Amino acid sequence: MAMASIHISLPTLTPPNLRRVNRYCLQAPKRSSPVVAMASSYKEIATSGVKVTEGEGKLPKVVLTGSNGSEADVYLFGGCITSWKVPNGKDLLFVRPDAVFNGKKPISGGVPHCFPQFGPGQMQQHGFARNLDWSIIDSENVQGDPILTLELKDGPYSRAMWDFSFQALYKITLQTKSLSTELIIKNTDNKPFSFSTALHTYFRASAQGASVKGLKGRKTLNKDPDPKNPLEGKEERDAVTFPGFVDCVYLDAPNELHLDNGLGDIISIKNTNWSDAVLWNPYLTMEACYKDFVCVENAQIGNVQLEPGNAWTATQHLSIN
Ligand SMILES: O=P(O)(O)OC[C@H]1O[C@@H](O)[C@H](O)[C@@H](O)[C@@H]1O
Repeated sequence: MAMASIHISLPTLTPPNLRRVNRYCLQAPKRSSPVVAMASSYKEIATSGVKVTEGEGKLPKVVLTGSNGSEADVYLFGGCITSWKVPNGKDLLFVRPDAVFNGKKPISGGVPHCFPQFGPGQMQQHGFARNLDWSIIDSENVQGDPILTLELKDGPYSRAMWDFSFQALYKITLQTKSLSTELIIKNTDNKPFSFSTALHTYFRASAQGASVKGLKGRKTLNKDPDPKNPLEGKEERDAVTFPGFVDCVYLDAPNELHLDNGLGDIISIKNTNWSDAVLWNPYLTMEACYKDFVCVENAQIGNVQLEPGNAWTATQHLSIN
């Protein structure tokens, strides 16, 4: 059995905020390893509000619990946040009913990563980051708000399709009414590389009643009807709705969008450095669930060029009032 490598330093308590910090490295077990056998190791992670448990398909899942009743689930497989519950108990994210938790196929729902390629291209659709086990490298609790940092590095699986050394750091902060992430991509190679990326966020919604504000006047690349030849255009609507199949890239999108999920919530989607946005709803191509979600994705569609030693950082801040 492949054992996890865990380096744990004692928690540091810093009055008056009792800021508690754990620094450790927990490698997710190899996919063939029995996850149950790792459970005792998970218990050793002792940051308040951060607990590693066994999730669906026995995959390791980190549960973040805020002191005011918010909660988030994060699967190490794919570094995928699958649930974000606000204090009233509503889960604002959506996982498709056809999602599999087998450590092989990407988890279809929540906030999957698309990296180092958005969409189709030289490698598999949306790249490999959603198909790999991320590692926990840090956790903190700051005044009741749990913070988790995951890491993904190159390995044989990624090298086979993208032959570069990289480090991705993904810091997730849960607050009472918000869920924030910071993604840092660092070129740890001795040659430049380029990538595109996205956070493919699935929001629980009534697709019929949902709309997104903030995109008026932006350039569009509409993948409907032909994804291979996206139509260039300009968004004319104040509120973009989902009356049928939607698959549209918005170039140079603003730093804040507002999603009305049609279920009584207005979700603010703020970002820094995610240059573009994508709206997606599969309509009848996913008859079983298209009515229940919309994807609003912060994306970087054009390639980012990174020189050795350089890093690219982007943040997403989801919040409700
Ligand atoms: O089914 P996947 O690989 O998760 O992708 C879903 C969709 O993801 C969206 O981001 C793309 O714009 C769509 O073209 C794509 O169909």
